[in-house]
Amino acid sequence: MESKKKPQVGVVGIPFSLGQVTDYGDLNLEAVADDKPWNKVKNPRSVGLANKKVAEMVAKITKNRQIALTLGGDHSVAIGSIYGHAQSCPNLVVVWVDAHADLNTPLSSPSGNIHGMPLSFVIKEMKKYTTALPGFEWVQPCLSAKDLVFIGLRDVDEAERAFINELGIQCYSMQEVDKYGIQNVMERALRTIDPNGVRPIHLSFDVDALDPAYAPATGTPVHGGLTRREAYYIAEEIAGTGRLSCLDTVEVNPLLSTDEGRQVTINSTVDVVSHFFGKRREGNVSDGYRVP
Ligand SMILES: N[C@@H](CC/C=C/[B-](O)(O)O)C(=O)O
Ligand SMILES: [Mn+2]
Ligand SMILES: [Mn+2]
Ligand SMILES: [Mn+2]
Repeated sequence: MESKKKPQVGVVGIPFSLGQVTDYGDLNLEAVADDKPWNKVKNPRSVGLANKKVAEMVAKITKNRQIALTLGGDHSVAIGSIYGHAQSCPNLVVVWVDAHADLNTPLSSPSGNIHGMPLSFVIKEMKKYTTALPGFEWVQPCLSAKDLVFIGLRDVDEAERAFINELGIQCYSMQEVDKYGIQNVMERALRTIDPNGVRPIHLSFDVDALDPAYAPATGTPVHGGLTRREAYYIAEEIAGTGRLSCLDTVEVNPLLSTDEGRQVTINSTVDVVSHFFGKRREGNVSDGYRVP
């Protein structure tokens, strides 16, 4: 999905293949003519229309009881993927793995980039702090703040921190990852949002959650991020629940790095995603395999 939420174009999907997947293809996302900024929010109608298409596709896939893998594109795509997912799984929980909270509203955003705002469109308790945006008339908030957890934060705007405090959103920044370790963070995170271990999981993975050493080709890299090992651990724990229902993988931007940086980023991303889909560092044995 071509990125329309910020001047840098080129945030594209990642070419890779996985076992038994149904490739639903690229969404045909055309820009809306005369898409004037709203305040400083760029391309609202184009991003809104694109997300409406994402929502319809994710709703269709998850209604088929398939895991919807949404390859961004930038993180604004999570507006459509979470809304669409909630149409078939209204009791979903969201695990947001990111250096950023992406909780700005069109009024609080310092940049006007919608990739910094997706959660403000879908969290019910954010309604009183935000405003309607042309192109997003179709979105209804569908997620309760108590059903969301952040992991990996290290670049949070003041308004976002105030919203997190106000809404009491569970948050494991890199400080907590360092303090408790990723094993403890995952245990606490899942126990709090899904104590009975029964709810469908929407995992929204922004590759800038990884340390830039592992994912340099991204729009907003921030030092001091997750190692690949920590990301594998998150992925293996989520896969181990058997309740992953939707995975967003966003913000790979091949245009923003050297050839080597691009390859490093794609390798890290493909590897982490394959762990979300069951690859384990201890090794895997496929069904029907018999020792020789
Ligand atoms: N908070 C900043 C940065 C947003 C970063 C978005 B990302 O997490 O999707 O990369 C903003 O609102 O502009
Ligand atoms: Mn993000
Ligand atoms: Mn980010
Ligand atoms: Mn971004």
